[in-house]
Amino acid sequence: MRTVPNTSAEARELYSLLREPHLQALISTHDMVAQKDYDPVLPPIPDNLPDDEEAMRIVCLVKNKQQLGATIKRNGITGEIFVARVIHGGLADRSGLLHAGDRITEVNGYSVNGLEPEQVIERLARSQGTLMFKVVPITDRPVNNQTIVSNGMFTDLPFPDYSPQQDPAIPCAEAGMDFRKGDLLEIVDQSDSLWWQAKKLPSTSACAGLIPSTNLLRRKQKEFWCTNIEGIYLTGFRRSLRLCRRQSLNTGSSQQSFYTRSGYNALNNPYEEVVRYQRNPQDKHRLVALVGPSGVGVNELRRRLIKINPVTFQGAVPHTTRAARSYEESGKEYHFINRELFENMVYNNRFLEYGEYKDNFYGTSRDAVKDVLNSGRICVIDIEPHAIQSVRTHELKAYIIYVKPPTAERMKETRKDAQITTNYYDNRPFKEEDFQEMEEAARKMESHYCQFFDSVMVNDGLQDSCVQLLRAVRRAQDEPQWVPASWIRPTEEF
Ligand SMILES: Nc1ncnc2c1ncn2[C@@H]1O[C@H](COP(=O)(O)OP(=O)(O)OP(=O)(O)O)[C@@H](O)[C@H]1O
Repeated sequence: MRTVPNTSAEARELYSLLREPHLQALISTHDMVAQKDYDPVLPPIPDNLPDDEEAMRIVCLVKNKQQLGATIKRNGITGEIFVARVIHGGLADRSGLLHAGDRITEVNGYSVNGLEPEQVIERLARSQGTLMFKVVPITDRPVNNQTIVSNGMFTDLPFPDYSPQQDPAIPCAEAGMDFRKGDLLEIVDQSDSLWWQAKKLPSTSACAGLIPSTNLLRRKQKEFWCTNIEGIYLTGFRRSLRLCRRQSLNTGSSQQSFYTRSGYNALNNPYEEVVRYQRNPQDKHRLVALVGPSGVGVNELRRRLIKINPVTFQGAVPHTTRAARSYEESGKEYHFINRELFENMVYNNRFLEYGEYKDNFYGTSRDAVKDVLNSGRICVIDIEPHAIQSVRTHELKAYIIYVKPPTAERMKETRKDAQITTNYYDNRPFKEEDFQEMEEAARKMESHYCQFFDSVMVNDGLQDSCVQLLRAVRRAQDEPQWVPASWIRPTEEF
């Protein structure tokens, strides 16, 4: 090139590209491999090898400050050391040279025969730079020992988080991954019945971590429930239904007065498989359900949203057995029905939630929600958290918005002129203890139900909250969201 006069711009560019250090390194690596000019130099294979001689593999890995990404185990009888598992995306996995079941005979030239796994690990941890393994490869390695679940999994732990450091059962705490209830995980390996490998989404790390499998979590959950049996009780429900819940609490009534359809049990579903779903513009809208502690403002926000655009947004007309007042019209404020019909609807599972207050039943029916959705509008309801499962269905595809209280100081400022709904005839201004109660209720609600919240908003200033709510409702209808995989390929219809 240098000797050619008047070279073209392209040729000059090519010349400078070829001089880039990365390209130079690539070319030189190519030459080295072509000339087999690399370490370690293996002795020639003797001609007179017996037929049953084991094939060995020499594996060289450059550690570069990262973990090996594999765990080992010792055969209790023979004392041989094996690779127990290879962590997806870790150093060993990316090399493609070490596999679960490979027998390790030497590490960095030293035999591991008779060593305890801890001693082998210590040896590995001590060595800097290159790690050299002599392994007898597993003969019948499964062609694909990784079950790739491309969908995400929502975690629904009964305890707030999982920490491998706190779990005495995990085979290797360093290989474990901590996660919280509600985290979105990509499960990359389910080949082991007890320990899966997963990455948190959105994933920043190439390397997966060990998490307990569904089976193992169920076992842990059972233990957890057994030792934490005392009541997990949430306060905070919407006006009429909330009032009936409050009444049953105050009177200490043993008779349950608030119900939802859900037979859901977190014990059965510690992980929930989820997929990306975007509503087709021709499809019905997704139901929007607001949840929040009593007094936080879910009804106020819902009212304002519907007032902004009543053509688009609408609430579901509830059912009641109470007598209509002179100015009330059935199908407007309530569907007024008799007790027998109400009980029949309960029996036929027609209510998303219902309750009894002052000898009358109140409830929100599935059909009332469907009526709004069928009319092409967006149905916006508020529910108590126990009812979340009854709206998380293939049919309603509810988008759950959690309305969170701001700090007590901000509540004091913003709720100066507001009135809290009470059991008594009159509502009254908020008191200090109302804010504390709300904070406590919010804390409990979040710790038990956060995995179901598609969106969280803080109801601080009303105007700002309405804007936030509008945005969330739009996102629910127009943007891709994670939803339970069962909505997309439903297995059972209710
Ligand atoms: N961001 C806000 N700023 C000021 N006042 C608010 C705000 N949000 C709600 N409020 C007021 O707080 C009071 C309680 O709100 P709302 O009735 O909506 O509570 P709720 O969450 O529905 O609880 P409940 O079901 O127990 O009535 C109302 O007077 C409402 O106007």
